[in-house]
Amino acid sequence: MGDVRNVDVVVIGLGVGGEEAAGRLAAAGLDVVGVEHNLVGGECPYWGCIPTKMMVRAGSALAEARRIPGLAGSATVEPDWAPVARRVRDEATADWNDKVAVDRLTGKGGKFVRGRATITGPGSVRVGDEEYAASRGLVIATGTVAVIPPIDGLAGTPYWTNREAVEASALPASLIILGGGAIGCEFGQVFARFGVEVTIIEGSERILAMEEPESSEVAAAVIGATVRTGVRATKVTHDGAFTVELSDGSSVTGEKLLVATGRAARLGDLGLENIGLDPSARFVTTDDRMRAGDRVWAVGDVTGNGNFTHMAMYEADIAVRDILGQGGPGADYRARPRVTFLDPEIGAVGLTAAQASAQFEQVQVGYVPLSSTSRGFVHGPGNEGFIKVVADAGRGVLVGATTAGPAGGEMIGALAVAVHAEVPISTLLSQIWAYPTFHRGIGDALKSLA
Ligand SMILES: Cc1cc2nc3c(=O)[nH]c(=O)nc-3n(C[C@H](O)[C@H](O)[C@H](O)COP(=O)(O)OP(=O)(O)OC[C@H]3O[C@@H](n4cnc5c(N)ncnc54)[C@H](O)[C@@H]3O)c2cc1C
Ligand SMILES: NC(=O)c1ccc[n+]([C@@H]2O[C@H](COP(=O)([O-])OP(=O)(O)OC[C@H]3O[C@@H](n4cnc5c(N)ncnc54)[C@H](O)[C@@H]3O)[C@@H](O)[C@H]2O)c1
Repeated sequence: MGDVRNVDVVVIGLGVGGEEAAGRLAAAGLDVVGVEHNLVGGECPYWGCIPTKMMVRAGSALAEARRIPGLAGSATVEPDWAPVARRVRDEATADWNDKVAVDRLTGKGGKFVRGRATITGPGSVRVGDEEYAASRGLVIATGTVAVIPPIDGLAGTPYWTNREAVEASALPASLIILGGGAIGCEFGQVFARFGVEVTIIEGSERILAMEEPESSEVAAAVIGATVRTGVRATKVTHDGAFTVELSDGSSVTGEKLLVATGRAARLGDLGLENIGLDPSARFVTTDDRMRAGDRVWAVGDVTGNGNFTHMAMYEADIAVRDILGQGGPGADYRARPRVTFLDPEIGAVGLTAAQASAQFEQVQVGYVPLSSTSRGFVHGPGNEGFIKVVADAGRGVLVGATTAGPAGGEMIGALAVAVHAEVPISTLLSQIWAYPTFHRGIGDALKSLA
């Protein structure tokens, strides 16, 4: 065992949240050690947001080209995965190399240690033979890993998670996807657009089950895959191809199998018990300053407040301000935005209508199909989508909204402001919305609140 190194802060896990926290604290002059056992940057740049959105961009380009007949002439579309795989490897991930990110941290004055960190006591962290004592405290930012359900036969087969799907240099002829959440839907649409025969198996009654029912309907209509809902996988066999037996007695075969059944924080081997936290908990619970205990902060996916890069950045900012004693607003999750990057994109913020009804006495809903708006009509092919707004009528403010459409992820911005700032609906109704934009449909949806 080496000497104990005294530092100000140890950040455990340098994904989006940890890298942001470590970099900011180091730039502020603190003696910071950041520990990462895999790649600095975490899931988002190497196996998550960035490479998958490059894939989505490619799939959307194919889909738009296929809309040319009837709109603008003719087009021959021949999908080829090679340029997508090349962009993912060379542009998104630098061949899964984190040198740039490591340099970014050390350039701010942070120290970087590659290895798996274990908490050994208050302020104490061990990485291999090294021991660190952090006087200001610890930031836990260890993220999540893919959940692999205990389905008979699944373990030991060469199934994919998002990591293998992102790293694929060639596509299979057919793909079974277990799970119809954001990961299953986004990969499903992209691969289908490149000619893969995709089957999505979703245990609940609808895909994108956490979103509005209308979002699930739009997703199912545009994904281009066979979508099986309300069925569970009971057995998996692999003999070159995969066969998945389902709870209704049927089965599906496919060349590859992608498991996309959610994410879980891996807390068991972190040493949480040594600082009085529960290692068997699903997440690390925090207060509105991201404090998980005395001189312990937690940020990002590990807190369970939403598995999104923008949430990890948001929480890292709050923890950094608290550690530096800078004050400022605490965590407020009312206006949490999210975008499922299908074509059309499905943007959402705050509560669904069902969630709002469970919280407020008087809920009103406004809805407009995008195809009935001027811009939706003009757009023609590819105009699937809708705008839905959810109001707490008692206070006269919006508490949630969904914007599905060609620019759904951008449209939600306006409604995120409304939910975040609790802009009175009367004020929103008097707003001028440019014609003929997609977002003008927000005005129509507001007028239909009832
Ligand atoms: C396929 C996919 C697509 C996604 N698309 C989007 C999107 O479009 N938009 C969006 O907002 N979000 C998206 N996400 C979610 C986003 O990637 C995560 O919310 C984000 O990465 C969370 O950041 P984090 O820092 O909390 O955790 P992570 O990025 O998971 O980083 C945690 C890091 O901690 C390290 N670590 C864990 N334990 C230890 C230890 N004991 N010692 C040292 N290091 C450790 C891990 O190696 C990891 O690098 C997507 C996720 C996936 C899987
Ligand atoms: N665009 C984005 O921002 C984006 C994209 C991808 C992922 N993410 C984040 O990553 C997280 C993980 O995504 P995900 O899609 O894996 O998780 P998820 O929890 O959103 O969806 C998993 C789905 O799998 C289903 N399921 C679970 N076990 C099953 C089984 N045995 N058989 C069939 N279905 C089963 C669940 O009912 C659920 O619908 C999400 O919470 C999301 O926040 C975000």
